[in-house]
Amino acid sequence: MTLHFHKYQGTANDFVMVDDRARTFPADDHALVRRLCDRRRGIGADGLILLRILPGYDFEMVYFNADGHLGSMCGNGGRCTVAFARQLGVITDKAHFLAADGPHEASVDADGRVHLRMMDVAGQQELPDGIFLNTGSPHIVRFLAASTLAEYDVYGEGRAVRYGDTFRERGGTNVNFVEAPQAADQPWQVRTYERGVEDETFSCGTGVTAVALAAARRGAASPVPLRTLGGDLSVAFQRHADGSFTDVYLSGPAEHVFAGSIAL
Ligand SMILES: N[C@H](CCC[C@H](N)C(=O)O)C(=O)O
Repeated sequence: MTLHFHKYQGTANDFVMVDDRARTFPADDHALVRRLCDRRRGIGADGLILLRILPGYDFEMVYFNADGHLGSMCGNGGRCTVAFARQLGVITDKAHFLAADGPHEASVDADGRVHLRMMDVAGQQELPDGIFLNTGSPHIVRFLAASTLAEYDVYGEGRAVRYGDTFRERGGTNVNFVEAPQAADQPWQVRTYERGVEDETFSCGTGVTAVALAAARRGAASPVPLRTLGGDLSVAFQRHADGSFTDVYLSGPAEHVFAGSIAL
């Protein structure tokens, strides 16, 4: 069998995208997904996404981490899936789709930027490891001192939290390290260790969403500008007196890189 695929990236978080409307992709084959995402033996990506038909929605997004296992929500992948659905003609410039954490709405603007509504977030917890939030995927947010992020050991410290006592029982977490802006119009800088990729990635959409909501508690106003290694994102939200957030929108680019085929 030959698999036709597309490669997408959103702020350099990259995905193998498969049109699985015919439901032929062997989704239970974790080793295959892992191989397709392998940067030396396969196509190379942080994750693989299937676009499927689902009654009541424009499409369903099925996201696998690079380790071959089904993941939770992926914010950058969600934006890329919306762009892919538009390329396929499944949608025009608005989408209503289902992902692992529930329904999502999205729109594509004239510049091709995708605005993706993320799930409502009930609150955030102060843990010894940092602030914990679930934005569709679990995230720890740790604020660092000024001018320390560039040299920070994201891999080593991220792994220590991800495999530490607190999260071993909970299935792990993603870990975000943040430097606050020095001036009001500057972005919050973020580097993320990603569960399921088990490495630092260039950007994480649910991660910057978690950072923006944690930053809101430190006085950041919506929309919050964020800078990752792979580019800039923005997160808008409504904050409520009980500490919850609704109308959370992740905005940023989603770009088609190339299409190809590979023998399975
Ligand atoms: N890169 C993704 C996050 C995937 C989450 C995944 N690593 C997990 O929690 O298993 C994003 O843009 O939101």
